[in-house]
Amino acid sequence: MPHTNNKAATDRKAKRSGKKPAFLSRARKSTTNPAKADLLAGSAPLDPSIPKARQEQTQLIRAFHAIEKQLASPALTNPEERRKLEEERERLGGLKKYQEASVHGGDKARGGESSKWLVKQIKELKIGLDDKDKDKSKAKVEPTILEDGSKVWPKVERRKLRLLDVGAIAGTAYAGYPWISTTSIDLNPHAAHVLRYNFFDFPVPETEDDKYDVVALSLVVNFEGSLVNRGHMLLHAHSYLRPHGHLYLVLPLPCLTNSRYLSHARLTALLGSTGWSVVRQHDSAKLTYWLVRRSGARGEGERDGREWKREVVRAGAQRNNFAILVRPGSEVERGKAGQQAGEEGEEEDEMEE
Ligand SMILES: C[S@@+](CC[C@H](N)C(=O)[O-])C[C@H]1O[C@@H](n2cnc3c(N)ncnc32)[C@H](O)[C@@H]1O
Repeated sequence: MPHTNNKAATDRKAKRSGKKPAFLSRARKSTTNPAKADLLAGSAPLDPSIPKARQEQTQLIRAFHAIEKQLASPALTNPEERRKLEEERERLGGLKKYQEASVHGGDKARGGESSKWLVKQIKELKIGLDDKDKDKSKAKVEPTILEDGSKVWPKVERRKLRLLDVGAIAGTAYAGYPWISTTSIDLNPHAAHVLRYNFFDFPVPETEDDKYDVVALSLVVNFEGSLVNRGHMLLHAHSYLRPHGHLYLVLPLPCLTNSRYLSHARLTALLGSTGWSVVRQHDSAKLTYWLVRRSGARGEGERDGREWKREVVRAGAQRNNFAILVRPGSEVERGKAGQQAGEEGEEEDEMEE
């Protein structure tokens, strides 16, 4: 597939081709390299040390991400190219197959769903408990001992923590925690209780009481093909949260450890600029987990209105191009070609989840 079919973009690139840093040229070549072509054709060589089924799922996830990003690229203006990509996505099994591969990843390779880490932090930090509830949780609760010696513990009434799980697929991540009231949404739900919504269109609760304590974006930001929409997701999450509410962000680790444009330090700064302070952060072998809290004295998520473009944080031929762009005041990019403003061109190398 040609890297761009947008003539104006091609002309601009040709003009500046003499100035382009070498790593960008190499990155561009890599988007049409045989490895990626093989991947999309489902024939990349498999590593004998990893179970075949798992590798095939990884390949599917990568191929799906590659297609999503090409579909979101402003360079894609040719309807025929778009149709071919959509056909390819269907040939791979569409969003449903991609989700199945993602769910498997959650169960096995990642050692459990990413909800576990969040639940641990919520308990430790007592998130969602108001001061009254915190006092109750500190108070010593004694059981009544019945005649037969058995104990009956008094019921301590607390309000449930309210969590909005975006990209919930089957809505199972928080099902085992009765003290969490979860609203689950997904573009393509796999269960009746998961609401079919694009995060950007999900109605904002009208009252503070109906707002959430936590919004979870676990492996959703990297799914979003538009780099600007990734930034919008971080900004948009504020609308659903109470003052001092939390955002839970999970990304594949290489998005930060091997990206040309993003690192732990830069994500911390970008989050700060979009109204979040980092509360807890953890990296596993494959994923990076961030629990961040709305900043500002009143917990309103104080933003500085700064624009975040792609800036190189580490160079090298083997880097991926994962980036999050923030363009305050811009609209959420919808649907088709021509949507992704900014430096057109570079596609992203795909990262395993
Ligand atoms: C890789 S799966 C992540 C599943 C799960 N959250 C996890 O951590 O394993 C990404 C999911 O996000 C959903 N998704 C992506 N963008 C979305 C959006 N804008 N609104 C709602 N769901 C979205 C996709 O449909 C997909 O099911």
